[in-house]
Amino acid sequence: MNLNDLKQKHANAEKLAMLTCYDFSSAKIMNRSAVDMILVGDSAAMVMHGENATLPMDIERMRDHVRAVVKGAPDKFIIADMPFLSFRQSIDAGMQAVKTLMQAGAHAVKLEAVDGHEELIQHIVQSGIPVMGHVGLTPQFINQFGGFKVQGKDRVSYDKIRADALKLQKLGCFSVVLECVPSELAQQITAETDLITIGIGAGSQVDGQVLVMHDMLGYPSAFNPKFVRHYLDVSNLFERAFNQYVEDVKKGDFPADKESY
Ligand SMILES: Nc1nc(=O)c2c([nH]1)NC[C@@H]1CN(c3ccc(C(=O)N[C@@H](CCC(=O)O)C(=O)O)cc3)CN21
Ligand SMILES: CC(C)C(=O)C(=O)O
Ligand SMILES: [Mg+2]
Repeated sequence: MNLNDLKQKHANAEKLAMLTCYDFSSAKIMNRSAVDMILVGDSAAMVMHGENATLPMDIERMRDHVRAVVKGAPDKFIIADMPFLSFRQSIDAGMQAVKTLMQAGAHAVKLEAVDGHEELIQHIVQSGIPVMGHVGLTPQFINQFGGFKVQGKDRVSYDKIRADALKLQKLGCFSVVLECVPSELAQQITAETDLITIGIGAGSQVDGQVLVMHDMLGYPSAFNPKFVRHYLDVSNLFERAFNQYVEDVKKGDFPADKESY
């Protein structure tokens, strides 16, 4: 799967399904699935490392997650999140961060918001690298938003998000994530741009969807956003397996002769 395949599907009005992935073993399973693209998200800070926000993620940890996913999912289009402030210091520093992620094997980068990094976005695009934007609930702005709150509910914020999406198109982005915004706004952006719009908590009138893999598999989470659908209950499956193993060990049932040397 490459960018042309994705654009072809978009042109054919086929919906695109993206999931996050952060590790080698999950990536191997995802590689066998029909998932259209994989996001190595900075949500790894929360999901993999137990932080309560995405701000602690840094470029070295992102690089390691990207490498693991690239090795596990060689057939997928892989997008890497630019971590907090890695694209906010200078064009030079931003391009270093992009280089790190691309040389780790990513096929595209994603960065939050637009204001103040228009030039960097252009520079990345002109360097031959597909860029995915991200507007609405941009988690790196948690301190300004005062929490993980739906954005674009009032007129000013609605118009700002819409204008930002149009700007991302002008800057050469191929796609945009619309996170936690009213469905009407997501539908409007999808209609008035050529961007591949990927929604999360943005309704169904978009070009594709993204979910955090751990959320849809039913891993325990500190929060339970309304937009998550659970396709599996791994919490219970894991817990039952863990306890079965403990029971077998305590009874002396594990290991058996065929599991011994
Ligand atoms: N595991 C996980 N899943 C995610 O989807 C995710 C992360 N982590 N980390 C980064 C961001 C944070 N995200 C979040 C987190 C919480 C809500 C949430 O609790 N939303 C409220 C809406 C509040 C309102 O009405 O304004 C909800 O009840 O759905 C939404 C998005 C999405 N991203
Ligand atoms: C939720 C998606 C869009 C994301 O940015 C992430 O997982 O980091
Ligand atoms: Mg992210």
